[in-house]
Amino acid sequence: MAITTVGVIGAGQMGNGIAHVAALAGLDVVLVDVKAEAVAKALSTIGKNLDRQVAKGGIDAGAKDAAMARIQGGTDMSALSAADIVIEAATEREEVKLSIFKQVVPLLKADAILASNTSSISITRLAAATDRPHRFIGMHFMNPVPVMKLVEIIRGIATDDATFEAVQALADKMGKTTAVAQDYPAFIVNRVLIPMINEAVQALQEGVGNVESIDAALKLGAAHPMGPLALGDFIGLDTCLAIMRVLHEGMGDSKYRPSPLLVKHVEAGWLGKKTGRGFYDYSQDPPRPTR
Ligand SMILES: CC(=O)CC(=O)SCCNC(=O)CCNC(=O)[C@H](O)C(C)(C)COP(=O)(O)OP(=O)(O)OC[C@H]1O[C@@H](n2cnc3c(N)ncnc32)[C@H](O)[C@@H]1OP(=O)(O)O
Ligand SMILES: NC(=O)C1=CN([C@@H]2O[C@H](COP(=O)(O)OP(=O)(O)OC[C@H]3O[C@@H](n4cnc5c(N)ncnc54)[C@H](OP(=O)(O)O)[C@@H]3O)[C@@H](O)[C@H]2O)C=CC1
Repeated sequence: MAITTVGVIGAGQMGNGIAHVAALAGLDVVLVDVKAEAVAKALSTIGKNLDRQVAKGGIDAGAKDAAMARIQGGTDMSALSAADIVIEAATEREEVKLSIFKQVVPLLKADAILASNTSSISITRLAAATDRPHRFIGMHFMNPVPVMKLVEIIRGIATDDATFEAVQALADKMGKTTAVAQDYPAFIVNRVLIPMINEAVQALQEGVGNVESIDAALKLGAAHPMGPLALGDFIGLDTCLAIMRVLHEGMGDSKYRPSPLLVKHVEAGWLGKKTGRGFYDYSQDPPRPTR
C-alpha cells in the first residue's frame, strides 16, 4: 500500500517534528490538535526549523516552501479521513490516547494504518481499543525529529506483515533508520534512557551532585551530547515521569520507582523547556541551573 498522505494527531514538539520530516519527504500532511494555538505554534516552529536548514544549506528555499504548502493544520479531526496512515503523537497518557482513537477510528479510511508515537505504552493494549489491531503499530520517533536518525518500530501482537512493511518503507522515505522492538514496557530506547535520567534526578535529590556537576559529569565523562537533567527538561519531565510509571507498573520491579523529586517537579508544573522551568530556568540566557 502506497502512503501519500500522513495524518498527525497532537501538534506538540513530536507532532511538529513528524509533520516537518514527512512534508520534506514529499508527503501530504494533515496535522490536528485540540487547540488552534497549538497548531499555529507548530506551524511557526516548523517554519523556523526549515529556515535553519535553508540557512545551513541543507535544503533550498523552494523545498521549504513546498514542504510548508504540503501541511494542512487544524482542529477538525475529520480532515484525517484523507490519510493513508495516522500517527498519534498526543500527550503520554493512556486515557488521552484511547479517547482519541475512539473519536478518530470512525473517520478513517477502512484500510488506513493507525500508528502511535507513544514512548512506553503497550501497543497491543492500544490496538485492542480500535477496530484495526492488525493495522495498528508503534512508530516511535526521537526528539528532535528532524535531527535524530532513529525510528523504533513496535509490532503489537496482532500487527500484520503488510502494516509492518508499509511503516518500514515510510520510515525509509522519511530518511530514518529503523530498529525493531518487541512490545514490552517502554520498548528499547526508553527502557534504557529514562531510568538513567530518573537516576540522575535521584542523585540530585540525594545531593550526590548539583545540576551543573551531574550534567557535566555525563557530558564530559561519558560523551553524552546533553547531560541527563538537560535531556529530561528537553523531553518533558511529565513525559519522563509517565514513562517511569509505565515501567514501574509494567515490570513490577522497584528499580523503576520514579524519583520523588521528579514527581515533585511534575506536580509543580515545572515540566522542563516547554514550560520555561525544569531543572534549568529557561528565562535566563543561558538557562540557569535551579539547584
Ligand atoms: C522520550 C522518547 O520517547 C524518546 C526520545 O526522543 S529520547 C531523546 C533522544 N534525543 C536525544 O538524546 C538528544 C540528545 N541531544 C542531541 O543530540 C543534541 O544536543 C541536539 C541535536 C539536540 C542539539 O545539538 P547541538 O549540537 O547542541 O546543537 P546545534 O549545533 O544547535 O544543533 C545540531 C543540529 O541539530 C539541529 N537542531 C537542533 N535542535 C533542533 C530542533 N529542535 N529541531 C530541528 N533541528 C534542530 C541544528 O539545526 C543542527 O543542524 P546541522 O547539524 O544541520 O547544523
Ligand atoms: N518529548 C519527547 O522527547 C518524545 C515524546 N514522545 C511521545 O510523543 C507523544 C507527544 O509528546 P510531546 O510532543 O513531547 O508532547 P507535547 O506535550 O509537546 O505535545 C502533546 C500535544 O498533544 C495535544 N493533545 C492533548 N490531548 C489531545 C487530543 N485529545 N487530541 C489532539 N491533541 C491532543 C496537547 O495539547 P495540550 O497541550 O492542550 O494538552 C499537545 O499539543 C507522547 O506520547 C510522548 O511520549 C516520543 C518520543 C520523544
